Amino acid sequence: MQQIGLNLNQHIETFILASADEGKPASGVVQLHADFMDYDLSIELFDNLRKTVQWEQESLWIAGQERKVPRLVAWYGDSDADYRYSGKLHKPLPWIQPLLELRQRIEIVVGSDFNSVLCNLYRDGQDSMGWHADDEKELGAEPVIASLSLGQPRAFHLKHKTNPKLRHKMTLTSGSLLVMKGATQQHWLHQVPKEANITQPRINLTFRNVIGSSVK
Ligand SMILES: O=C(O)CCC(=O)C(=O)O
Ligand SMILES: [Fe+2]
Repeated sequence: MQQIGLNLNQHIETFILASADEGKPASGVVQLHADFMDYDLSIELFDNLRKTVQWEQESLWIAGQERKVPRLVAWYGDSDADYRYSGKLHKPLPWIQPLLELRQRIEIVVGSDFNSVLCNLYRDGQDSMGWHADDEKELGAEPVIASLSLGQPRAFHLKHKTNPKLRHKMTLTSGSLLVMKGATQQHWLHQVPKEANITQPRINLTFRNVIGSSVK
């Protein structure tokens, strides 16, 4: 696999997100690096990861009924980075080269360490991720989450947990990197909505730092 190229003059759009308490400065920060990676490289990486990641169809039990999660997922990371999602504790798969290389590049640009990555494959516009916050205990109080998008552009929405007037909408294009940090996960939810007219797939990689000892 070719070296993962980085654009050095990155344009970063910054969204400052309000906290729950008016007049209180604590807030989340979301930064969108629209051109984190060359478009052609992002498509090459998409093709590679679609084939080499061990994609799984997870299920959830809701009110006694088994429901398929509307996307495919895989969890990679350092051996102690256990993580709970879809109601189950997942052991990480060992790093594969392209994910390891990306982790290093993203750590340099973002200035934070990551020990794991959740991979999501949205096969088409019927696949989605509902409103949630990445506020699991094992991510710590103010997690930094770096999310790389590859393939089909998809909408990404943010809404405040208690003030319905506060919302942001953006499009995550191939090769873009979205960084969520500060108190974002405490006060805000995010989603990738279904989009009926989309037929093409998208991969999203969210790099995280799991604090191993708190899960055990
Ligand atoms: O696909 C995305 O852009 C978001 C993924 C996400 O929110 C997550 O994995 O927690
Ligand atoms: Fe998330």
